[in-house]
Amino acid sequence: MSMKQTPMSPNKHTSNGSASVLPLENAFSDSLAMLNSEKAVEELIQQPILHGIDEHLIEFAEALRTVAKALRQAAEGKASAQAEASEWKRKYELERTHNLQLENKAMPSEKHLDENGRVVHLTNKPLLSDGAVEKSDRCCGEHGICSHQVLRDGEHDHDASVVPNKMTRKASFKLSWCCKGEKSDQKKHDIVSFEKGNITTAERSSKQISLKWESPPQTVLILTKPNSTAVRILCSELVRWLKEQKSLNIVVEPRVRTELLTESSYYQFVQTWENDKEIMSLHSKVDLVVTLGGDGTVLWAASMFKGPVPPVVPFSLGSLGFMTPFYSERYKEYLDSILRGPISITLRHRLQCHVIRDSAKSDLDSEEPILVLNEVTIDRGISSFLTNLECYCDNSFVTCVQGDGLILSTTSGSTAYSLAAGGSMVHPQVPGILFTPICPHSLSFRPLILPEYVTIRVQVPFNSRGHAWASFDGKDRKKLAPGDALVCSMATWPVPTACQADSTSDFLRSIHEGLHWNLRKTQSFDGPRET
Ligand SMILES: NC(=O)c1ccc[n+]([C@@H]2O[C@H](COP(=O)([O-])OP(=O)(O)OC[C@H]3O[C@@H](n4cnc5c(N)ncnc54)[C@H](O)[C@@H]3O)[C@@H](O)[C@H]2O)c1
Ligand SMILES: Nc1ncnc2c1ncn2[C@@H]1O[C@H](COP(=O)(O)OP(=O)(O)OP(=O)(O)O)[C@@H](O)[C@H]1O
Repeated sequence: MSMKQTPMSPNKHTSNGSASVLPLENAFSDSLAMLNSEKAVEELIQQPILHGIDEHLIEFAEALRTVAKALRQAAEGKASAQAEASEWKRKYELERTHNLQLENKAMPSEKHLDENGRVVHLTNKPLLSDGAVEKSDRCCGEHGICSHQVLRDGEHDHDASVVPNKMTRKASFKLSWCCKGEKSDQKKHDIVSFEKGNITTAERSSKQISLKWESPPQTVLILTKPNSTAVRILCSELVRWLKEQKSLNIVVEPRVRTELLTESSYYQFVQTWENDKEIMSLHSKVDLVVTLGGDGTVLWAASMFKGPVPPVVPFSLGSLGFMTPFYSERYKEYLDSILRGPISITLRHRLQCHVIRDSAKSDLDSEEPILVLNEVTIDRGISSFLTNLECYCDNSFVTCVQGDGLILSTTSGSTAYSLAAGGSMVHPQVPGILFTPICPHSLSFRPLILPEYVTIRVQVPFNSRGHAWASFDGKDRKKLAPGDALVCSMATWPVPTACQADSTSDFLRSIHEGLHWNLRKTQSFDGPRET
């Protein structure tokens, strides 16, 4: 069919109701015949009805007219589809001829350096009349990596044995890494590599972290669980040993200094602080923190550092010790090795929490941020009403929690309250935020684990029947009134805790010994067997 042919219009009836048919070519002769028969039927119907003609004849003529009309519409549809197909075919032929002409004119490839200084071979392409490079070939290196750019990197255009570019090239695509609206080249290299257009996982980014002293540690801060005789005895022994054997400066809490001095005036050398300002500058003076207690003492130590945290060596003097892998009775042996280094470290991520009151003008107008090592809990407190919490993740609605509350936990905290509420246990080195409901009044509310880069907002809606309460590592309860919100994201400053063996062995040992995880008597061999 010729491309110049005008496609048939769908409805060409004249004012008297008869169809005016456009001339058609051979392909439509069938359709023409149908239209003619429709015309004949129309004419028949237009003739004055003779008195006495059987009404059945009129009905029959009506039916014929309906059939003819349907046939005509089908023929028109077919004609229009064929016209469209021919138009596409014509465009394709034109494009193909154009491409062949361009390929014949193509010049040898040209090299240039990409943004990373690598040699990139760009096949020369014709310029558009205004001198701009054809859009499809423009490199988008500014925004990420383009697959076609990488594919050509290292291609040997001069090698005649290589199958022509057009056949070997894979579909072009671009990868870009964005972090809160910015691209992050760091992540691009850490997570995946991107070679020859294939995406592969790069070397594991979170290997065991090792700390090596560049100069010997000089100052140790010792934090102890209060009201424990065992801890007090160990503390005075440890202070003496660190001073006499290791010549270290010792810093303790004011309470502990008083206890030591009550014991003996020998401990005059022990330093302490007098106000919060001095606590704020501790991180710049302390090389190592030693904790004597349980997990709660590690949480306490973390809470003293609102910014960077020195390495923490947690000795176990509690009933459970998920974060305290060092046996207190072997403190000399462990500290000897730690002060020499290198130390295996678990970098424990913390969450940064902001309470934003309803009266705040913006999210920047928040109360002092609170850092948590385990979790922030938003619950119903003493209220007997269900909590009603609207949760958003990076401004996307997550869900509405109706139940006793919600736990936003770090992976270190995954073995604490979140575990008791049905959350999964997660290796502390996994970067993520656990979203665990507390007694949800819904059968389908399963806990979630969200990536570490999200910001979570928990809003107490205006129509909430009661207040909600936020608590931070089980402490500092804050009341959240309707309209108030809690915003939570991963903090910049993690807590580096020393490992006894390595991060994974310590974690597995803690869940085996602390929780007796999956402890079950092994089935005896003595019984029924598969034959
Ligand atoms: N139902 C529960 O399991 C429940 C309820 C409230 C608080 N808690 C947890 O208690 C923590 C505060 O601890 P605390 O010692 O100051 O209070 P605490 O003295 O009441 O001790 C709570 C228990 O939680 C354990 N714990 C703390 N952190 C842990 C962790 N990361 N992994 C495994 N167990 C951990 C402690 O060893 C302790 O046995 C909170 O952060 C919260 O996770 C748990
Ligand atoms: N230096 C400190 N000053 C004030 N409170 C502290 C200090 N160290 C620990 N605590 C608090 O004491 C409580 C108990 O501490 P921790 O968990 O270390 O001991 P524990 O309860 O005996 O251990 P476990 O739970 O393993 O039996 C926690 O609530 C913790 O916050």
